[in-house]
Amino acid sequence: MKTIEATQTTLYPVVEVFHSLQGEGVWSGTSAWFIRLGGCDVGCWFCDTKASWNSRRHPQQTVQQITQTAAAAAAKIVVITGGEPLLHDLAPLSASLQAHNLKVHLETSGAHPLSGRFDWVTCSPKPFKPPHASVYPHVDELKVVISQPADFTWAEQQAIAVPPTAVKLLQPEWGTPESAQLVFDYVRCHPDWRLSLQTHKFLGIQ
Ligand SMILES: C[S@@+](CC[C@H](N)C(=O)[O-])C[C@H]1O[C@@H](n2cnc3c(N)ncnc32)[C@H](O)[C@@H]1O
Ligand SMILES: Nc1nc2[nH]cc(C(=O)O)c2c(=O)[nH]1
Ligand code: SF4
Ligand SMILES: [Mg+2]
Repeated sequence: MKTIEATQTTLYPVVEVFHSLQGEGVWSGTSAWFIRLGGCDVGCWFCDTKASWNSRRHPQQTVQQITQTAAAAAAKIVVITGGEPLLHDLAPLSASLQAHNLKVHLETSGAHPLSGRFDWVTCSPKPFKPPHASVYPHVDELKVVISQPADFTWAEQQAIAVPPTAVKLLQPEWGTPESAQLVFDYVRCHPDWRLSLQTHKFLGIQ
């Protein structure tokens, strides 16, 4: 195993870093430092961060650089997202952030094997490229995007695969007006599920 010092020069394509509030899910409303890594091969038609898909379009930063700016932000949590962050080996980055006493959360579709250690794993599985088996046991929060009734079948299938302690969330697809009503009706009748809204979009913040 590499030491923390040896991993400080590992490079990742960084789309953007920013300090906001976690807008979605269980930690919604929490001060969060976001690290958005480039690259995704899942291809969701509704993806709200398509500019992140091509990793070559984004400059590389070392673990040391990424960690220093994250530590300086003094947010409650650090969220590694993308793109699909599990396209990269996240072990060096997560270890470095945690060595600085930062709480590290992951936003992933789960489409690639889990790497790294996290304080919280949010998995938003996609039928277009389903999760790798290694991801399911680590899921703290299952967050399924809903745009049509058939998506509830996918959500229930995914719920069987995650630990029973995982929080189960349904998130309306932002660009489909009827999706919020679909989720509202479903959660009322299926109380094991909860509604997750993209609150940052309502507020017009990042
Ligand atoms: C941009 S993705 C990046 C992380 C990872 N690739 C994933 O899909 O989980 C971050 C979150 O936004 C969600 N998301 C993306 N586009 C959305 C949309 N149009 N409506 C609702 N949620 C969306 C994803 O499902 C995921 O939970
Ligand atoms: N405020 C805010 N909260 C978020 N939660 C997950 C996000 C993501 O793009 O992964 C996101 C994002 O882009 N902005
Ligand atoms: S997996 Fe995530 S980043 Fe990739 S296309 Fe789907 S929503 Fe976008
Ligand atoms: Mg987002």
